[in-house]
Amino acid sequence: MSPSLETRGLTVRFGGHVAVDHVTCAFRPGELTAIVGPNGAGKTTYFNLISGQLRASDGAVAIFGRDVTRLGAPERTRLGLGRAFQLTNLFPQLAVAENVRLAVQAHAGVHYDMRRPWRGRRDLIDKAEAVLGSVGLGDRRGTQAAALSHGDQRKLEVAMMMALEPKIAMFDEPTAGMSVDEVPVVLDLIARLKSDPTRTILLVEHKMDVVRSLADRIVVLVNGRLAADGEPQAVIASAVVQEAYLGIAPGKAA
Ligand SMILES: Nc1ncnc2c1ncn2[C@@H]1O[C@H](COP(=O)(O)OP(=O)(O)OP(=O)(O)O)[C@@H](O)[C@H]1O
Repeated sequence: MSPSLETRGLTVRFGGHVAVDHVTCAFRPGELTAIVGPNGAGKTTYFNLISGQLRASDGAVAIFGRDVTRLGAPERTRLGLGRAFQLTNLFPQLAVAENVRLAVQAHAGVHYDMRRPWRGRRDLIDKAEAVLGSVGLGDRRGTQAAALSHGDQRKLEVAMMMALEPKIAMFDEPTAGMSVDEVPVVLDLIARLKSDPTRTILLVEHKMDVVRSLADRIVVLVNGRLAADGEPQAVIASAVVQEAYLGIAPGKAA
């Protein structure tokens, strides 16, 4: 199957520091790839280069075969790329239901129209309700997003991502800061997104148990370079991962 997303020689320099160093990698539909590596390895920067938050110093990014290296983040979103940011996707002053509704509207391409109110779009209301229910936030629909717990905000963020139905979904540490009992809900949602064989998922994750439970493939970045790439068991057992995690997250890689 041809790749949905590709980076070729992707590089970014901050002054003299090469944060992402000639990373060539292809991602395919139906595949969930976990991107792991020690702190400062360049994982988030690699995500920023893919989503268009950051411009590459060198190399290229392609989405469904189209070179998007010079396109901004909104254009990449229109081509099917979706990224769950750490909380920055939310409209904090709006209620939970309003946040989901905006995402559903955005996906449907419906703009606010006085003559055709939201109440008239049963299909969109149903979709927003279904998304809210699936993340377990149905009873918080009237709550301002800013007033939600951290865990519920992350769930709302995933709900909005689901409403946008991206063909390529990117998650940067989706369970960061969550309590132990909140983690399974988000993992279940990602697993559900993954059940669509046309979807490509990229996940930056430190927790090896999360990686193990979700990933079809692991890519390891060390010092901005691609250090390993392959099937989870083999990569986790490899010297590069053992070395990269040794002393940084003892026990997590075991
Ligand atoms: N805008 C920037 N300007 C200068 N240096 C930056 C910038 N963004 C990232 N860096 C540097 O690039 C390197 C990679 O950072 P990055 O956040 O991508 O690592 P990471 O693998 O995501 O780390 P972590 O696991 O801690 O989140 C770091 O040395 C970081 O300090």
